[in-house]
Amino acid sequence: MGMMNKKTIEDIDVKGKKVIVRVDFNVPLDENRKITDDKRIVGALPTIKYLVENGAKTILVSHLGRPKNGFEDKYSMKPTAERLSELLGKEVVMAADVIGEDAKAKAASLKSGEVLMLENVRFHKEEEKNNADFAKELASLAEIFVNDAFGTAHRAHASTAGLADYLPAVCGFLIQKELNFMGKALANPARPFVAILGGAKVSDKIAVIENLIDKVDTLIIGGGMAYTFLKAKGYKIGNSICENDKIDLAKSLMEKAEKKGIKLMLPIGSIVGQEFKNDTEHKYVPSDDMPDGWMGMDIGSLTIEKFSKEIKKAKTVIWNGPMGVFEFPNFATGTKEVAKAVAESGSISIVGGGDSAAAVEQLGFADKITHISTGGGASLEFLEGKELPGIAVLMDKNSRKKIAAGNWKMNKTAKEAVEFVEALKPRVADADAEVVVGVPFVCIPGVKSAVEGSNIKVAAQNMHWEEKGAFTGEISGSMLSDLGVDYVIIGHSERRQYFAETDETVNKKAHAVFKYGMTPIICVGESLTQREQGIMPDLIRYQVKIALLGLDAEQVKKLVIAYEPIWAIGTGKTATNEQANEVCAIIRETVKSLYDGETSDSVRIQYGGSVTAASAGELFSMSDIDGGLVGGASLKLDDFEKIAKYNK
Ligand SMILES: Nc1ncnc2c1ncn2[C@@H]1O[C@H](COP(=O)(O)OP(=O)(O)OP(=O)(O)O)[C@@H](O)[C@H]1O
Ligand SMILES: O=C(O)[C@H](O)COP(=O)(O)O
Repeated sequence: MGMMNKKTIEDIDVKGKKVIVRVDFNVPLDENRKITDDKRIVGALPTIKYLVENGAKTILVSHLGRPKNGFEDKYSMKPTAERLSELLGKEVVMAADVIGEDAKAKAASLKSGEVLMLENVRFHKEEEKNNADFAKELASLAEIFVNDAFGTAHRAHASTAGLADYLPAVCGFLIQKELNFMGKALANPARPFVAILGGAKVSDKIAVIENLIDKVDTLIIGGGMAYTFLKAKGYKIGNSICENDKIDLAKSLMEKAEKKGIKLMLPIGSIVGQEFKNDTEHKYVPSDDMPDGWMGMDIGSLTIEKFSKEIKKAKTVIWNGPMGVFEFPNFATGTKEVAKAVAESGSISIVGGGDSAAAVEQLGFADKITHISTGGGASLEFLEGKELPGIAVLMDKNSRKKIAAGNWKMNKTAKEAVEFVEALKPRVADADAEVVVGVPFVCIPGVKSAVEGSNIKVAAQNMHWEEKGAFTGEISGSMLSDLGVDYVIIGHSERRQYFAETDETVNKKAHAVFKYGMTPIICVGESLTQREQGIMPDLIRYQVKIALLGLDAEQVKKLVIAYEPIWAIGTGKTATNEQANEVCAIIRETVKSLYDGETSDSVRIQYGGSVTAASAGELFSMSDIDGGLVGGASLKLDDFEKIAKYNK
C-alpha cells in the first residue's frame, strides 16, 4: 500500500516556488540529433503544464543516453528543450550546465510560470553514484522535488532519489498513473486476474512470477521461457531456448500453482524453426512432440486460441514479455494475437516492458490498453513487488493511523465495563487501528486499570473547561488526566442537543483538554434539515473554525475531528461512503485553509453515525476517512472487534 499512497504535485503548494522535476526525456535521436520519437516528452506535459498554470518556477532535469566523459554535445538536452518548447507553445530556457553558474543564475531568475531545462544530468558521474554533495547542489536550485520519471524510478540516482534528502518530494502525474494502475492491480485487482509473462528467459522473470503467483487467478507463460517449464514437465524441447539450472524452480512454481489452485497455462504447441532467424524453415509442432534440431520460436494457433479465451474472461490483465521472437515477422503472430486479445478483453489491462509495449503500439491497440507502462525495467521491478527507490523517497500521502473509537454513551455499569474490556483485549490485540473505548465517567478507573499494558486507549465522553468550581455534576480536565484518560470526546451532537453545548464551549474544552495533556475528539455534524437546506458545507466549516480557534498547528495535528451527521446517529441510517468522505474532505480542506497542507494531512478525521462491522472496511478505506466514532456497534464485542480490524 505504501507505494501507492504517495503525495502528488496536487498535494503541495507550488505557487511561486522553484520546483525541480525529474522527467524522462531519454528520447531516441537520429544521426542529425533529431528526435525520432517524442512520446516521453509528450508524456511529461500534464505535469509540466500543471506547474506552469499554477505559477511554479519549473526546473526540468533528465538524462539522455549514456555519456561517459562529461559534457558531449551529442548527449545535450538541447533538442528536447526545443521540442518541449514547441509542444508547450512557450519558451523553454536552456541551461549550459547542470549545477554550474549558468544553471544557478537561470534558476534564480526564473519567474512564476517559466520553464528551465538543465543539461544532461549524467554529464556528472556523481549522478549515478547518488553522490550526496551533488544531490545537495542540485537541490539547492529549488524548493520542491517532483519525480515524474517512472522509467528510472528503479535507480537510486541523485536526480531520482537523492534530491529527496534535501527537498520535500512528491510525484508527478505520470508516476501517479503508474502507481494507480499497477499498484491497484497488484494490491486489489478486479478478478479474474490474469498475468501473461513472456520474453526470453525465466531468470528475467522469476521474481515477477513469484510475486504474481500469490495474486493472480491465471498465469499464462509464453515466449522463450515457456520451454524451461515444458522441459520441467518432461517434454522434449529440441533446441529451444532453455535454462537447465531453472528446471527445478520451474517445477516448484508449477507445484505451487497447483497447490494454490492457480491456473498455470503453457503453450500446447509451437511454431518451430531450424535457425534463429526470420526466414528459417518453420512449422507447427505440438508441445509433446517437439522434434530434435528444431527450436520453439512462437506459440501456435491452438495456444493462441487457448490463451485468448482465458484473457477474454479476465477483469484485470498484466502482460510483460512477448509470446515469441516478436522482432521476426514470421514469429510475431503469437504476440500480435495476444495483444489483440488483451485489447479486446475489456479488462483493466496493463502492459509493461519494452517489447510488449512496442507490440500493442505497433499493432494500433495502444488506445485500447488501460495503461502502458513507461518503464521497462522499472515496471518489471514494480511487478516483482520491489520498492523502487525513486518512489520510496516520496512523501506518503496518508500515513494517518486509523482510529476506531467506541462511544458507549450512557451504557454499562463499572463492573460490566471491566468485563467487556477484559473480553475485548485479546480480540483487538492485533488490530491495525488505534482502539479507543469512550466510557461513562464512573467506568474510567476500572477500565483504565483493566486495559493497562494493552493497545486499548480510554476516552471520556465530555469535560468541563474550568479547572474546578461551582459546576454541579461536571468533571474537570485535571480529574480526568489524573485517571490517565487519553482522549476526551467533546461537542457530541447529543450534548449539543440536550446539554447546551455550543461551538464556543467546544473550543474552550478543546483548549482545556490539551492543557491537561489529553487529546480531544471534536464532533461536528449537520441535521437533516440543514443538509436538505444545502447549508451543510458552510455549517461544517464554521463548526471546525470555531472549535479550533486559538489552537496551534501541532495541537491540530494531534487531535481527531469526528464528522457525525446527526441524522445518521443511532438511526441505523449510515451516510454513504461518498457522502461521509465528501464532508471529511471539506473538514480537511478547512483545516488546510486555517493552517497548512502538512497539518491537514496529519489531522485524523473519523466518521460517526451507525457505523457497523459490515460498513467499516469500505468507509475507513476512503481517502479522507481515518476511522470511526462508533456508538451502538461498540457495545457488541464481535462488531467492535471487526470494526477495529477493518482491514483484515
Ligand atoms: N521462443 C523464443 N525463443 C527465443 N527468444 C524469444 C522467444 N520468445 C521471445 N523471445 C525473446 O524475448 C525477448 C524479449 O524479452 P523481454 O523479457 O526483454 O521482453 P520485454 O517485453 O522487452 O520485457 P522487458 O522490457 O521488461 O525486458 C525478445 O528479444 C525475443 O526475441
Ligand atoms: O458517537 C457516536 O458513536 C455516534 O453518536 C454514532 O452512534 P451510532 O454508531 O450508535 O449511530
